[in-house]
Amino acid sequence: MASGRAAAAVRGLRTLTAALALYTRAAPLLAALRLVIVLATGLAPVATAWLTAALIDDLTAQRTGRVGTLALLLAGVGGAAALSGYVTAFVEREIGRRVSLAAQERLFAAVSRQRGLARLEDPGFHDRLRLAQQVSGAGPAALAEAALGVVQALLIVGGFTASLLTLSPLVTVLVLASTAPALAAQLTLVRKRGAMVLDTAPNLRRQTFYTLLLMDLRAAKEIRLYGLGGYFRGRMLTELRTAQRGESRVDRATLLTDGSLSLLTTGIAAAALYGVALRIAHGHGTAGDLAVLVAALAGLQGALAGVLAQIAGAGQVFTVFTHYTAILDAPADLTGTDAPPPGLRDGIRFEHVWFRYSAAGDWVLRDIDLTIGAGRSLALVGLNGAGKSTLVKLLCRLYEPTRGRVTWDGVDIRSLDPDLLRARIGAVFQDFMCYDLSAYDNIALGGLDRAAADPGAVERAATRAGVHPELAGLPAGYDTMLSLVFQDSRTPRGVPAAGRFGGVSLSGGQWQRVALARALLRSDADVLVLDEPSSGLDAEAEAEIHQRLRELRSGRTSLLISHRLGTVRDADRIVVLDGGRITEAGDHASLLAADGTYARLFRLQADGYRAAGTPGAGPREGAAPPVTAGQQPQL
Ligand SMILES: Nc1ncnc2c1ncn2[C@@H]1O[C@H](COP(=O)(O)OP(=O)(O)OP(=O)(O)O)[C@@H](O)[C@H]1O
Repeated sequence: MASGRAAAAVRGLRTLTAALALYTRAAPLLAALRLVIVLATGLAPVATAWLTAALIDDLTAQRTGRVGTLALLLAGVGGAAALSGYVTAFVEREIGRRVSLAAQERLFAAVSRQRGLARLEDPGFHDRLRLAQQVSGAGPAALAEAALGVVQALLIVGGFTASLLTLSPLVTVLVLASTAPALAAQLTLVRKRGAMVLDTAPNLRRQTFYTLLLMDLRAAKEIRLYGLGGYFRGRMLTELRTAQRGESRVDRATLLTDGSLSLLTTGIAAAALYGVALRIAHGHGTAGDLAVLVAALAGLQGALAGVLAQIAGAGQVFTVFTHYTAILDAPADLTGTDAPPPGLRDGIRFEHVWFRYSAAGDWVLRDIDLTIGAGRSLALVGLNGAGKSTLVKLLCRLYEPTRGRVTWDGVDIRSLDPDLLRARIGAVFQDFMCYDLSAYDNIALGGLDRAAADPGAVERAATRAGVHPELAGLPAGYDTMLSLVFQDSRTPRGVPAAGRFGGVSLSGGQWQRVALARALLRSDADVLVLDEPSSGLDAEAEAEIHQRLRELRSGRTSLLISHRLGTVRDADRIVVLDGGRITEAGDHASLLAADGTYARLFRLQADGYRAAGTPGAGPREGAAPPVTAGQQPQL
């Protein structure tokens, strides 16, 4: 228990140190200026109280010698305090901007350090990331400001405690003693609020998801067609209401606590005023003493309340900020030496690889033993959910095998740097990205260095993917934004586009070719991975692309996944996956001769074409043109 508290205290101290380090490093000079202002404004109220008392006493005793000086000093302190307010507002905002920049830079550098997918798929990590992202904007500066606020308030407390002690030690003790229960109550509230923030994080994450869905252009078609607007709005509001119920519970507890504490302080102040006023009335003390008492009581209670409010306010930020530091401290999920893998000479091997996405989940790959020889083409086929894409993700080291290993020329890829390994792979994933960027950018993302070094590389990749004519014909050519959300563009090369123009959207097949061009930009990649590279293409385009891919793949190591068996028939080796196991392997002819699953699926597809081609069975008027060899309907 005690060690748990000690560990929490150490964690707390580290969190606070991290926030202060961010604050001071992001703007060292401004932070120093802020500290000077804090010290000055911390001492100003006590100075004002004593100057006022001295002035009142001199005036009531009709001592005129230093009245002018005291009045000027009083005005000077007041003026400096007022000016410091404006300077503080500016300095706080300026530091806030710089700290926010530095904090976000560090947060997303830490996120990029997680180079696999498993951690990103963990909902707990996501909740933590969302909170960290929220707090990284204003959080570190708010924490540092709270710490400075506490310093300032403690200076005021010190000054007024000394002042009050000279007037009434009993009142001083009472006022100070009343802060103990207040502090305990505030700390309890801080803990409650911290727990509430974590409890409601999943609700708020789901609420954000529904909100984004309702605003998403890509989701808009289905939402309208299926009339889902009200349904998602309802779900969004349910999540928000649940989160708000948690907040409201803590707000009620806060009101109760703060209300009771304020009654306590009012009672103490009333008793102190009553006692001292009577004493002065009976000739013990001066009117100046009363002025100091009123200022000291108000100042001390105000400052103590300020300390507590700072603790309460900062407490919530503090709890959330622990998630920020946790993400920054999280070790990288994948390790490996920095030595780049050598160019592939022998091949890639899956050695008795077993894989499941979570310890509680089913096996997705079971005892996969597979070699992709260097310079050879391998095709993976199988029904939906057989594990084909998962195998590709293991090859790219987006996940690690649960058992067994994947080797690159005999070296376990776990010992290689994931980024350097991936740099040797060009891939089109089944769920490729459509970036709301220019056409040029959409392709250049496949190799930013290459695109920058070789101005013609993007267009050549687009030509090889068969999408150059379409992109060149766009309103601003390759500089056209492929987005309906962001409409005007600056070219990726930093040159303003000629005139402003609306963004455009491509067809599904055109997007697929842009994704292919992105992969082909890595023309020197050792391995080309194509997961359903032509599912969205029309028959003519597919034939053309596959002819190009055949040329590209020849002499290159490639892994092709396709449900259209006609497109894989010329692969050097075809592997059939079923339920995560390899059930058949061989070339097209041997698999047909074996008359297993591949032969059955191939015949099923071929029969579909024959049926469409027989008189009476089609083709229908307006149907797709007759397909050429290699064009098959999907499984
Ligand atoms: N990120 C994930 N987390 C948990 N399970 C997953 C994940 N991705 C895939 N799966 C599961 O793994 C199994 C294999 O999926 P995979 O995408 O590898 O199949 P596939 O053969 O590529 O299918 P398809 O032909 O439909 O693309 C499926 O049961 C799927 O539900």
